[in-house]
Amino acid sequence: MKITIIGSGNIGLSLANGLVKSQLCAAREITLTRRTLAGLTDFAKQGFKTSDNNAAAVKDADIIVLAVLPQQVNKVLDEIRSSINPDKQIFTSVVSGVTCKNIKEKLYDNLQVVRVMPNTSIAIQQSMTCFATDNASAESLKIVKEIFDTVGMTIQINEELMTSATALCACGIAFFLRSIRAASQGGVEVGFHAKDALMMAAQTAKGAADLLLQLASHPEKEIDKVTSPKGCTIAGLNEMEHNGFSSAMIKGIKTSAKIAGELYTKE
Ligand SMILES: NC(=O)C1=CN([C@@H]2O[C@H](COP(=O)(O)OP(=O)(O)OC[C@H]3O[C@@H](n4cnc5c(N)ncnc54)[C@H](OP(=O)(O)O)[C@@H]3O)[C@@H](O)[C@H]2O)C=CC1
Ligand SMILES: O=C(O)[C@@H]1CCC=N1
Repeated sequence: MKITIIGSGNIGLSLANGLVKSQLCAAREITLTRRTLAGLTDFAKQGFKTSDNNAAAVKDADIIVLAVLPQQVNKVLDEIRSSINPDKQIFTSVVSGVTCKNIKEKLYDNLQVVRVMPNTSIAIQQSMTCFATDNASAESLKIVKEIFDTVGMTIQINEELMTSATALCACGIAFFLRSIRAASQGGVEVGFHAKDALMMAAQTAKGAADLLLQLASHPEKEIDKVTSPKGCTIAGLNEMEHNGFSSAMIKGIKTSAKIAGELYTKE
């Protein structure tokens, strides 16, 4: 299977790394494009094909992954249109705010388009990846799901929820990282060196996430087990809530979802 990633920046390269680590593809089967080829030198050394010619790079691909910024999409789609084979290729896009319809309007009506929303932990095969389509066949969806299953968990959703998925899962990586950093800063205040505090906070966060995923449990059920009556956990937790902890996360996710829907303009 030949995959071409158009726009090999943060998410495009995370995906490329994840696919090779998962052994789904060899590096030589993945073509990476960007305008500044010098930025791909390390990847070329690892065996990836690299190119600054999008039109040539999509020609032989079975699967195309569009991973440029929303404001760069129109120019790229104009560039590749004549090299796309709508009968043979599957076109996926990780671009926030760009619908399957937007892409088909610029390329071909009958092109199978799948919108995919991974996050940067795709590089270590831990992504939460949401995908949606309005025209891809069950067979094509199966292929796309298989690709992204190798680099984390996947869920198919309705396309109208894609911007919400962007906020919760793709932006979400940053939200949880900031929470871990905040916890580690608290850890330093109560006596640990920064490096130790960060490792301790990260492993604690991982344990909390795994309690939910592995036990299919609910956060409040697990919180009830930690909060001893009159204890220190409930005291700290309530102090955080008085300062707007849950409210801040909810408001941030709502803001990100709104902005995600406004990132692309057709013209
Ligand atoms: N970062 C993330 O966590 C996630 C991002 N996304 C989406 O992925 C997309 C990319 O985001 P991100 O990786 O953060 O952004 P980056 O800016 O890191 O990556 C975009 C890449 O596109 C390249 N590029 C720009 N124009 C062209 C062009 N004409 N031809 C080929 N390559 C081009 C840029 O390189 P150069 O300038 O050298 O051409 C750059 O490397 C966005 O649409 C975003 O919404 C989705 C999920 C998660
Ligand atoms: O910040 C952004 O716009 C992109 C989309 C989701 C994650 N990063």
